[in-house]
Amino acid sequence: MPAHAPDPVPPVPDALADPLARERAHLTASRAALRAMREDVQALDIRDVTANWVNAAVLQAQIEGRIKALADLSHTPLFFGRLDYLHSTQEGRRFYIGRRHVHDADGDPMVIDWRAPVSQPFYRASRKDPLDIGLRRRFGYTGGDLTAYEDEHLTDPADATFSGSAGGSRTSKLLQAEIERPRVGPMRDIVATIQPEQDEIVRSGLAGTVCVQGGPGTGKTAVGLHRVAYLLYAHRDRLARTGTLVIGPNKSFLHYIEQVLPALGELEVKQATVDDLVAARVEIRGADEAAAAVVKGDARMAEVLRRAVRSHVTMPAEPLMVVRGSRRWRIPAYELEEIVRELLDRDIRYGAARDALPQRIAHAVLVRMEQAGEAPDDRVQDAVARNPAVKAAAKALWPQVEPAKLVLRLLSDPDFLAAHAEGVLSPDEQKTILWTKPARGVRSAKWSLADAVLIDEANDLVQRTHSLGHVVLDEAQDLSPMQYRAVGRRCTTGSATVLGDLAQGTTPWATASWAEALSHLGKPDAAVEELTAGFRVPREVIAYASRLLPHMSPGLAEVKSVRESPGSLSVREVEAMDLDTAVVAACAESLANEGSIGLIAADARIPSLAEALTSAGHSYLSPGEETTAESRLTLVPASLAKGLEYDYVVLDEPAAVVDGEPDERTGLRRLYVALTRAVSGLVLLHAAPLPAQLGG
Ligand SMILES: Nc1ncnc2c1ncn2[C@@H]1O[C@H](COP(=O)(O)OP(=O)(O)OP(=O)(O)O)[C@@H](O)[C@H]1O
Repeated sequence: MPAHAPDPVPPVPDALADPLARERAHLTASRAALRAMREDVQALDIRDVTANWVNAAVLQAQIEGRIKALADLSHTPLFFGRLDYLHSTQEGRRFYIGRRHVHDADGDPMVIDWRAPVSQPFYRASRKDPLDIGLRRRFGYTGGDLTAYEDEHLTDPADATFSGSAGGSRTSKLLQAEIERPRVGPMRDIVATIQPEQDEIVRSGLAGTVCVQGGPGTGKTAVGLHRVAYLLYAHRDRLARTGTLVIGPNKSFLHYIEQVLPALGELEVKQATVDDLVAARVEIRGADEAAAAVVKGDARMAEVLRRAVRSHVTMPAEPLMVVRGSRRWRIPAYELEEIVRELLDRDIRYGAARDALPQRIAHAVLVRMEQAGEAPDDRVQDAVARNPAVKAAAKALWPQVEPAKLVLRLLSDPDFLAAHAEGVLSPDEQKTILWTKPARGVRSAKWSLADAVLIDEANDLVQRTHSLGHVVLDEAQDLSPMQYRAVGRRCTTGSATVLGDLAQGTTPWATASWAEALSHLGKPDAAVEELTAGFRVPREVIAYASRLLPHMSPGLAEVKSVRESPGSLSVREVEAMDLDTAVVAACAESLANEGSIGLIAADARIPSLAEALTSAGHSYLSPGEETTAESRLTLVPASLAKGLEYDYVVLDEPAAVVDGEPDERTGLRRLYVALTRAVSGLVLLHAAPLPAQLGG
């Protein structure tokens, strides 16, 4: 059956009169077509077309990549939706929407990539604005089998199905089933059920930076990853050249999301933490007190570093003599000074100016030669620039700066710091960041992560950092201004997707306003969008967690869950001596359900709970380790819970989660994160009184 049946739909054999049977037949035919596409690539013989072995190897690698991309994964449905347009478009009228493009032997499409323009109404069309769609059909699968479909006749007033929008009054059963499908393994893609307000962000243009504020489980991570996949489809060549990067808060989070893009056919996107980006230059062996980290992460440090780097430039005290053959050329000190000042005034990197200086001096010599009646050409200027006297003068005026050494000196030498932090950091702030025991050298220094960010900034002052085409920054609310700058310089000529939730900020320097964060990122004009529909957490649970909002992030809107799930919250009080046993029992109870279980507890409680689980015979995983059908329980320190989710969560002693943080606001935010990780059920156990803010 062709992908777009001409109008009217051709007669079908009796056996296929049942609509579900017809759709299954299209699935079977599409799979066969995909197999044929794969076989075609496998059969390619490149021996005659490649002149040398290098080309052959490159081509062979491309072919292997293509073969991999064309694999038919039996557990991922080849298509998940169908659109029947009211009028024929150039490409046809009926389209099956899937993760990748599949065509038949004639080249006619059987399945259309979800990112293609004709697929867009699948995500955006509504009764109010049907976008020329008569029928939108969503398919339901059990295992790899197509078992159900759900129709919306968008232009038929008699059809009273759900609106299809997350904010609509009724949520699609297939969407609900998709969200509640038990979780085993890493994060899944959401291509089949992207909601209209999410799709607007996913398909926003490559030129602009988008910032998404959204409460827990509103799909920020999912949207960010799908946006990269979309951008790679729409701007493949450009992004292949410039590169894309997804930045997440820690390794376990990156591990959790790492399969989403490959499942969408995108294998080339790099992933890193901010720490990975900056820590390449020095070995991290130290840690800062919060007060020092706050000052080191403050954007004012950029000015201190800028001054410190430029302080290496000296003004000439003497003229320069250049001897060429029998002649001597003299450049007076004031003229050298003019050259140096002009370079300082220009908006170029310290290192670029340093490279330019010998040529500038040589130019001054050439002007003198011309004045004396000579006719020197460019080659003479190059030769003068290489003249030992010119080189030596340039080196003395504009010496090399080694970024790590510079930061080492700032943190070890009170006078050097004071000279450059004057009027920028208070004397107390300077004292806060100075090392009590000055380091002897770059190698032996106990660098902290905040120091590495400073070195990265210093490095960029000397030498421009390479910019990528697009960067996705997840859990952005925890970055310091200096970290935003570090990310920003990796997309100066590209764009970014910034994702976060101000209410989940748990660092001492957590973002207070997106406008400010975006200016540190160097993208002050970015659009800030808000996602308010919650997909992960059921209504009862999010309502409970949201009691904390007025106490820790007043003014932020409560997430509106798309799912009602009665009985999803259970709060149990037990005697202190029984807590561990009760927690283990709650885990065992949750394990009776399908899907993943997260036991979340204050970091300090982890060893005791680990022991209790082990002695009760329960094995458990650490965050980032993949859940499997056999191993479904993860023991999660509250400090690592951010961004993760489990079908069922057992939360141990909320008061300990709050007390584990240096201040109450951070403690409540940490608790808010822990309370919002569950998809289907949350059991909360406490022996100590619950934090007062949860009461009522
Ligand atoms: N349109 C959708 N269809 C199906 N599932 C969705 C949709 N949007 C989000 N989800 C699911 O909701 C869950 C939460 O999504 P995600 O982790 O992206 O949220 P988040 O906003 O990043 O949350 P957090 O702030 O807690 O990190 C995931 O399981 C995701 O697959």
